[in-house]
Amino acid sequence: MIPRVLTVAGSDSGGGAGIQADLKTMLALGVHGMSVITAVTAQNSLGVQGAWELPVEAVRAQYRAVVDDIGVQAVKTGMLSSAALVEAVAELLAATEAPVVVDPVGVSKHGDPLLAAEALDSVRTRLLPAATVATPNLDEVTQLTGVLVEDEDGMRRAAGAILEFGPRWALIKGGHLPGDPGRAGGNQAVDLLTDGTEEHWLRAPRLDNRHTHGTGCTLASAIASGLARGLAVPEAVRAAKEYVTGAIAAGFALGAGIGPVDHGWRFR
Ligand SMILES: Nc1ncnc2c1ncn2[C@@H]1O[C@H](COP(=O)(O)OP(=O)(O)OP(=O)(O)O)[C@@H](O)[C@H]1O
Ligand SMILES: Cc1ncc(COP(=O)(O)O)c(N)n1
Repeated sequence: MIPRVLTVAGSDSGGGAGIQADLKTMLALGVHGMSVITAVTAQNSLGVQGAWELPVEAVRAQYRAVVDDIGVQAVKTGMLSSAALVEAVAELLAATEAPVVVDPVGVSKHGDPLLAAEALDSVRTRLLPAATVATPNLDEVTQLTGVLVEDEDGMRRAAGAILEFGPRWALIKGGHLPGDPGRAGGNQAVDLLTDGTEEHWLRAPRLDNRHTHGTGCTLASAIASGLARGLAVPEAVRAAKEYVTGAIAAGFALGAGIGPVDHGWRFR
């Protein structure tokens, strides 16, 4: 049977990030994608013009509808908007046996808030403990742990601090590390995956493409797709990194601002 993967995230009307990025990634990676929509955003290449949260009841009902009938081999979470939604989703996830990828989305690439500040504590104490893999970027690491990351040693400290909240694995995304060849990371986009025992450094060439809308959503959904296919976490993350690197390389202009990564690059 085709592996089934569920994304619990916000809708991006521009189609580059959020639910839309997740479902496109899942299609590209050969799994059946399903969605629980937490919020609707009016969004394009220039930013987020508006966001409307769904009632907790609507989120719970979508989740139950999918899990009770169809079943899931992996779940991915993205924009959760409020403390009430974080808590409700964390409670649902605590009861699933499927692997869970938590992308603790805080702000959009344009700096628009996608999570209320008062929800951070629920992310730390309720959501992260339910994660098989947590995938914070460097800004999210600082918000969640207070650790400021400037080099690869900082990424190691950040991973340790994230693991203390209880996820099985932490994937620290170094996409926002300065790309100056003189600095740690240099002209590479470096991520660190660790469970506190094993350490896997994932390196790819840092691509000079400004059309990177949706990188984080795409990476997390690709990891969930690999896990649903039965890959172990390090293999799923390695395959996902390869997929997102290709998608960034093929990212294209759309609208007047930052265009999306190309989820369909392998078909072209
Ligand atoms: N310029 C780049 N070239 C190659 N890889 C990149 C580049 N920028 C980011 N990446 C990679 O993309 C993945 C997502 O990382 P990033 O730090 O951009 O996540 P994010 O900030 O959560 O994404 P988003 O901005 O969509 O929320 C990581 O594997 C990272 O290394
Ligand atoms: C609904 C939604 N979810 C997630 C993101 C983060 O993606 P990015 O950082 O690329 O803007 C987003 N912009 N919108």
